[in-house]
Amino acid sequence: MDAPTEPPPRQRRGLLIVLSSPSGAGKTTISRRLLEADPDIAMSVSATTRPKRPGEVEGRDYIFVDDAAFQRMIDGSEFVEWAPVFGYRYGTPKGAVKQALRDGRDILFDIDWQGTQQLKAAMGEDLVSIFLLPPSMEELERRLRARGTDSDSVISDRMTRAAAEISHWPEYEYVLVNHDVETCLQQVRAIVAAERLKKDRQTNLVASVRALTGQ
Ligand SMILES: Nc1nc2c(ncn2[C@@H]2O[C@H](COP(=O)(O)OP(=O)(O)O)[C@@H](O)[C@H]2O)c(=O)[nH]1
Ligand SMILES: Nc1ncnc2c1ncn2[C@@H]1O[C@H](COP(=O)(O)OP(=O)(O)O)[C@@H](O)[C@H]1O
Repeated sequence: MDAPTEPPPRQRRGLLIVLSSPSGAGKTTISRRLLEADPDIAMSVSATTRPKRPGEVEGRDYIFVDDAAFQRMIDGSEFVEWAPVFGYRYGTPKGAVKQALRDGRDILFDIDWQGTQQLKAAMGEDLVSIFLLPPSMEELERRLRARGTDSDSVISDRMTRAAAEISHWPEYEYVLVNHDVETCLQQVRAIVAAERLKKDRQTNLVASVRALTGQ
């Protein structure tokens, strides 16, 4: 049997892929499918003070913490960004982001527009931002109800805030309508593929072209 070969040296810079949308438009669904389809992408797992929903898994969906623990993380400068959303606090821990980029992986963020702005300011060069729209407000409400994780009052709060969330779409580079999961997933994968190929992200390009032309 051949000796195992070393993986080729990393030849591109890692992407920070941000997916935002109003609650219920499909970020979690698209994120999970993208991660299953592409092992080069790691998920940034946020910390939150929001209570766990049925079916959510600690450490996979969120790191669930109380207010005091969240405050300690802020005081310890453990977040790349954090923001209040729907009366709770949500934040992106620094450690996992650094580790994924060190390991040569892209990293996916399911964060809101406030987090996207902060991440852009902190690490903007390799950020790719995608906003998902629902096909209609009626369909958005239908999806929130179909998910079966929130009470009527939580759903009505999320619907009230949806228009404000949607108003941030112009701040994103790509805007997709999530009519159908498969189509939307293919569109997100096409964006990721094209962004990886941008010349500034291919760290070996100058040397390769020199070798090609013998200069
Ligand atoms: N700024 C920021 N927003 C986050 C973070 N994690 C999640 N969010 C956003 O918080 C909002 C509420 O998330 P969640 O309670 O899971 O509800 P969902 O959008 O209905 O799944 C969504 O817009 C998320 O994108 C984070 O670390 N930072
Ligand atoms: N394109 C789609 N068509 C129909 N239902 C969808 C679609 N995308 C997501 N859903 C469903 O809508 C609900 C909300 O999706 P979710 O991914 O939890 O949204 P978000 O993370 O943006 O809050 C879930 O029940 C999910 O299965």
